[in-house]
Amino acid sequence: MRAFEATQIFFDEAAERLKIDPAMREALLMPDREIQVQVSIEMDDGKLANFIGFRVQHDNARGPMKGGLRFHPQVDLDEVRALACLMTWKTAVVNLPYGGAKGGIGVDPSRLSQPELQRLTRSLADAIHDVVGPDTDIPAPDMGTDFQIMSWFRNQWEKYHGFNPAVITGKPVEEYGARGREEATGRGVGTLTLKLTRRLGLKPDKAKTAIQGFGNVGTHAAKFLNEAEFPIIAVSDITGTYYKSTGLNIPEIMRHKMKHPKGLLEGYNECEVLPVDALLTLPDAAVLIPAAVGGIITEENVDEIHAKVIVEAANGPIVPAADKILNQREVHILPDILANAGGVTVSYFEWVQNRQHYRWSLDRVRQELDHTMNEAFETVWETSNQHEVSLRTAAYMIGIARVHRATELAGLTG
Ligand SMILES: NC(=O)C1=CN([C@@H]2O[C@H](COP(=O)(O)OP(=O)(O)OC[C@H]3O[C@@H](n4cnc5c(N)ncnc54)[C@H](OP(=O)(O)O)[C@@H]3O)[C@@H](O)[C@H]2O)C=CC1
Ligand SMILES: O=C(O)CCC(=O)C(=O)O
Repeated sequence: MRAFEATQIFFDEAAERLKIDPAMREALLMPDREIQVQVSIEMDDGKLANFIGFRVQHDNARGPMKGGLRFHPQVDLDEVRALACLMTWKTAVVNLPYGGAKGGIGVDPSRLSQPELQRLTRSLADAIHDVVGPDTDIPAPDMGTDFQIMSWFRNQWEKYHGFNPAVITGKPVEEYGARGREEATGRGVGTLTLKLTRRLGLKPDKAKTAIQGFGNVGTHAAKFLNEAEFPIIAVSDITGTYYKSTGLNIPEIMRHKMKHPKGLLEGYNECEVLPVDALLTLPDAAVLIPAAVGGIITEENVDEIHAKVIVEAANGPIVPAADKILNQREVHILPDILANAGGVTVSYFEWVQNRQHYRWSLDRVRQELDHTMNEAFETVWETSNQHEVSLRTAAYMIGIARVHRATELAGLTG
């Protein structure tokens, strides 16, 4: 199943409960604008390389559109469309004054040198600079992109439009970035994992946890949960699953990753090394945190998943058919549009600071992030109980209802 179709299934279930009529549903679901661009660069060896870039602007009823840029080989229009749509409900669930967008390039960034990556980013900015801006559509980091890429993008955009750091978030802290943006998604995931497990009566020291993906989100979630005394029994990246039934030494494994020339877990041998996909089906993991790509829990592997709690740090990790089975088995799933909203929340704080030419302390960022995440969690939890629906359907209902209301207030009724 394609990614957008999966998103649509989750959308339909909530829209049905909200009794939104078919024409309005279509208006809410259909992206406002989809842009596909050619991104060609000269490689270090002098050869020409061609890539395809995308920006999908899904909805702006609640404010400027917001969403990351992904550099990954699987990026295509369907995936970006699905991710843009998720951003619309996500910004609404945490009540930010934004709509949703997403962009990316179908490329494996690990195969490019830094100068090639810089040329690629600047070329993307050349191609889409006129459709993004601080009041229209504000990009940010996602898989395969980081603060350096945000900095190149901003610099290139400003060549056309002049100084305005609020055009992009996730920038380096010393160049108008927000303190705490880098850790924000993982911190939000950690905060809500702690909250949900407590609510379910699962003590941290009994909540053996497995985290798939050890990039920005996975590492910060691991750090937070390790400090909260969760035994992190497994982490993974594309080189394998690193497993220890009594709990990994997270600070040590993070030092290993920092020292590895490509930032990988490869070569860490203070634990068992299993195949990449083994992480998902570990019999002793009570909590599973997918923090890598989408569509990894499917009808094929769902029966082998033993976790009682799944926290979707990644966007779209569970396909609808598997979601249904997990719900029937009463597995508690904290959905992506709530679980990983910490990143876009601190992106909002960055944008606010840029516009006010003012800097917040890390303590203030953390405090306001924790407050936003806790408040959104409580609203979703209450809606889930009130309507006797899953946390995912509850989160979609809240997000869709808010966007629907803004659409109606703007004059589009139905
Ligand atoms: N960055 C952010 O602020 C936000 C990110 N997200 C979502 O979180 C997820 C991760 O993003 P982020 O941490 O930024 O991305 P990164 O690029 O920083 O890290 C991705 C990690 O996933 C690993 N990985 C990729 N494929 C697999 C696989 N099949 N099995 C195991 N590991 C794999 C990568 O391994 P390797 O390094 O070996 O390639 C890497 O460790 C994405 O779904 C993203 O959309 C959501 C909200 C905000
Ligand atoms: O920080 C942002 O603006 C967006 C992050 C993002 O792409 C996401 O939440 O999936």
